[in-house]
Amino acid sequence: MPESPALYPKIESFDQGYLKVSDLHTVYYEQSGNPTGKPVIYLHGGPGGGVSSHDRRYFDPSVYRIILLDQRGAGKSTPTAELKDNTTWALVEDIEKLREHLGIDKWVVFGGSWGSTLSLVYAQEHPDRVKALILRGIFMLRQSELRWFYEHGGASNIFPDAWDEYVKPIPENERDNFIAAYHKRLTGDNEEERIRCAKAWSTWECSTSKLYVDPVEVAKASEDIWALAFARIECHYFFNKGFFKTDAHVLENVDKIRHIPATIVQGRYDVVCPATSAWDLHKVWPEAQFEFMADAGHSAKELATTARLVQAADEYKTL
Ligand SMILES: CNCC(=O)c1nnc(C(C)(C)C)o1
Repeated sequence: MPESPALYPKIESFDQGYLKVSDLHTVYYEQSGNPTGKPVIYLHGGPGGGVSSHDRRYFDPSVYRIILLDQRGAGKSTPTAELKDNTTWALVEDIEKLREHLGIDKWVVFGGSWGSTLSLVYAQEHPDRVKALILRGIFMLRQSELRWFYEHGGASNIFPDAWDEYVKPIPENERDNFIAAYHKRLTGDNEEERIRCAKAWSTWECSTSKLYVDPVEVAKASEDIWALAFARIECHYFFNKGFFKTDAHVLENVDKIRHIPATIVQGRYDVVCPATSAWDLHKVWPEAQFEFMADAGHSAKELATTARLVQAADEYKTL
């Protein structure tokens, strides 16, 4: 797959660390770019997706102090794939603990997909700590969004071939609620079944995140450790409705952040987190910059999406 020319060059981190955030959880973080630069935190998707060195490249390393965080149970954070005490609200607290640990007052917050959910919720809880928001592939964890992608009748109509693989681990009599059926198996005692279901769940998402299926992305879904963390943590959050009290929690709290500079970038043909969520967010937040990328699906690695995200980060250098 061609790499976007908009990305900044590959760089190494200058600092890596582990922060104990509870009796059970320790989260991994790293810093790259300019140690005295303008802080930006990158919030990965999933939840459970983890960060990679690629995620450093949206930001000008001469200007930004780039912070990547593996959320609870994801990536290098430990315990791997742990679901106990793993909630949206715990992650928001972890981000604040990391900010204080690093001696940061305010930062730019960048997130796509679940990362957009977490970015929005963090900003709504701590608006005074957010200099700007850069959001991609809007996901607000509403039941309509979950039904679209994880139950029959939505994305299954666009990728019927990949869907037939996704349903295979689940018996016919449980196919009226895939999230519940997968949750039972992903949290069950049968290790072989856990891994088989984790790979099927993860392959479904990785096979549908770009306009042109990216074999590198799909191959990730066959890695036991990554697939277990991604599938277990995602399904745990979805089964628990994001730990929100109301279905439209994120939309209901947009007024808390309408003053914050923001850019929303949405792939027109995003099958994972369809455009309707980004449009709903735009309609209640007209102050935020908003752009549909005409030739893009869900992934931040779509060429047009990458370019627009880098442009947004460049724009916020002056803040
Ligand atoms: C609703 N979950 C989609 C999500 O947040 C996500 N993050 N990364 C991915 C891929 C690994 C499939 C690109 O999806």
